Amino acid sequence: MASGSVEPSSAMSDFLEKSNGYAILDGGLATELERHGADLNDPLWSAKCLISSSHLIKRVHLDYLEAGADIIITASYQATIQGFEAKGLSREKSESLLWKSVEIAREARDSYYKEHGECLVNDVGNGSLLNQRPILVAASVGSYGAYLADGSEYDGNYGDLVTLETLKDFHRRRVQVLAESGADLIAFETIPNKLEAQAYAELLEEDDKNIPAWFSFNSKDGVNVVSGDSLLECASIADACKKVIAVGINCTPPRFIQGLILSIKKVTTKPILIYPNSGETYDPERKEWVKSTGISDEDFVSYVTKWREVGASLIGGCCRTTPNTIRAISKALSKGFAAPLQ
Ligand code: MET
Ligand SMILES: [Zn+2]
Repeated sequence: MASGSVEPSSAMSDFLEKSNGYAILDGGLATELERHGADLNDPLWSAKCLISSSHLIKRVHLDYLEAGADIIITASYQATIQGFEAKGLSREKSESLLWKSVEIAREARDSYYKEHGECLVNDVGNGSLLNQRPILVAASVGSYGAYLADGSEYDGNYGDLVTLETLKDFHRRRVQVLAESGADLIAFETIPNKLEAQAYAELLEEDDKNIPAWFSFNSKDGVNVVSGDSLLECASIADACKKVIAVGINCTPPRFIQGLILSIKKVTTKPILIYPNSGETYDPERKEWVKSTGISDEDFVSYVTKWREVGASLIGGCCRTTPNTIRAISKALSKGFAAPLQ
């Protein structure tokens, strides 16, 4: 590696070091937009707001920053060029909406710094994090299953016709655009199977992209990823990819998280991130969250210290968590905790 350049993985370690060894992620974005009245019953889901209500996206990013988030995740989870084109938008317009998702998050960060009188100096890619409260913008990439909006996001079953190349072709341009968008990193979220993790890893290596990324899987049994693929194998793919600076789990019930952290630790020394959902489950047929198993913010937060102790260093929330959840996580972590087990 050329002198002066920084290994992506050490950039995240530097970032964490400057923030007491841990960082707080934001909470659910799409479900929070919905709570503010956005109608996301659409194949584009939260990406619909990029077309019609960017002010609301900025508002929610700001709410998370005010609640204590150090990293905010853009509204590009279900923003795909193919999805926008299916709505009749041009290729150019579709790509500009991807850019816009990052621009909105950066604007929210600027407004936050302005409001709080802090200067904006941070760049995880170059390892120069000089500010006392660095805030990162993570450009979200949801899975192929999220684009299909047919439930395969939560079962990872794409059928035999979908190959590694299909997935790479599907994601390629979108990842290129987001890599050039000014985001600090790419958040590959809710990865449902091994094939898609492999596709992302290979895309990151293509044209030597100058942006780090995290890989976050989802699980519905607390052992494997949702497709049934081995979490250990999935996390090993992330571990082997130089561009990946953190590995973890999102949109998974809180009760499974501790065991999943312990599994991931077996195959990587990279920072572990977790941002569980509220414990409710999404019913793809009814297109709604089923409330019965949900937990309160207090219950969610009662897990946080344990997650930190067993080794998570980036902690936030996913669907149906809110700025209140993030505020409670922030408070719980700032009270101190036992040092992470090695
Ligand atoms: C289905 S998981 C969704 C993750 C995404 N970052 C969101 O909160 O909108
Ligand atoms: Zn989620």
